Amino acid sequence: MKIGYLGPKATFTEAAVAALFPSEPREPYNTIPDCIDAAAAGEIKAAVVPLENALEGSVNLTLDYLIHEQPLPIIGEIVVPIEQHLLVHPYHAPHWREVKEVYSHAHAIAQCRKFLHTVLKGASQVPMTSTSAAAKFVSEHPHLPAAAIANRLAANEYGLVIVQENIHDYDYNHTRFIVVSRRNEPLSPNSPLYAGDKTTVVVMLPQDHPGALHQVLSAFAWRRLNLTKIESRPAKTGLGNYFFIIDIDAPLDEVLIPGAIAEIEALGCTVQLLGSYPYYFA
Ligand SMILES: O=C(O)C(=O)C[C@]1(C(=O)O)C=C[C@@H](O)C=C1
Repeated sequence: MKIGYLGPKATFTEAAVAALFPSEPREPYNTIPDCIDAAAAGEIKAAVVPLENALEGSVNLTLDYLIHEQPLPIIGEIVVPIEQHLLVHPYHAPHWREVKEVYSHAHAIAQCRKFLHTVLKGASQVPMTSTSAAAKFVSEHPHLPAAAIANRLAANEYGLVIVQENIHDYDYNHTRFIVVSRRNEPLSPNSPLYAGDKTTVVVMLPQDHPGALHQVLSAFAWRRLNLTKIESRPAKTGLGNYFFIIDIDAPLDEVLIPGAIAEIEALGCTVQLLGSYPYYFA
């Protein structure tokens, strides 16, 4: 069975799949929900989708879809370096500074704000489902004065010219991708890219409980469980109601994490385990 990814060909997500599953067949999907749905239906072995970028933060669509629509377990994570380039059809290469439209994934546009504000000031910014969808669109519309923000793979795949390299605003640009599957079997740590293990939980606080978040955090703190991320997302049940997504820098053991979860549940919180899985660096 195949590994599904946010496509079309030559997205950063495909680069993540190539690093983690070099010899497995791949299947592109147009959107993150399509890809996660295919994994939930068992059409593919696993889905790889973006979760968080170092410059722009979480990919809310992925988080929300996993929490509210398709609660599939996370079985692995890979962090991939991200280099954004400006791509145009070869016809526009000599006068690329005159492009009037820039197409890309919203996260990629956000990673290049300073470049767009200074070098392509006034050009409209058009969000697409992925960076390679933008590159494909630009290659299919040579008459448009348009550019795409995407990677080198996309330039090669769609016959575009890179006119400016590394246009992301800050050097440290990485994206975390997660692997989700309906079979809750974490990937093997037996890989040269393996860097450690993590556990992700989603906590819903009880209403009107002063200090609840403080108590949740202290359940981890006194057990010396290191947290690498805490993020709130709307519970979508009313203003002021949030989920907290918490990454613990440890594998699920038999004592510490179950103990912390039991303590948090005793406060009246709901806890959902999203997965305990190895992470890798490409
Ligand atoms: O559009 C792509 O190429 C993707 O793989 C998606 C995505 C994202 O959602 O953050 C992945 C990496 C980059 O941060 C920009 C876009």
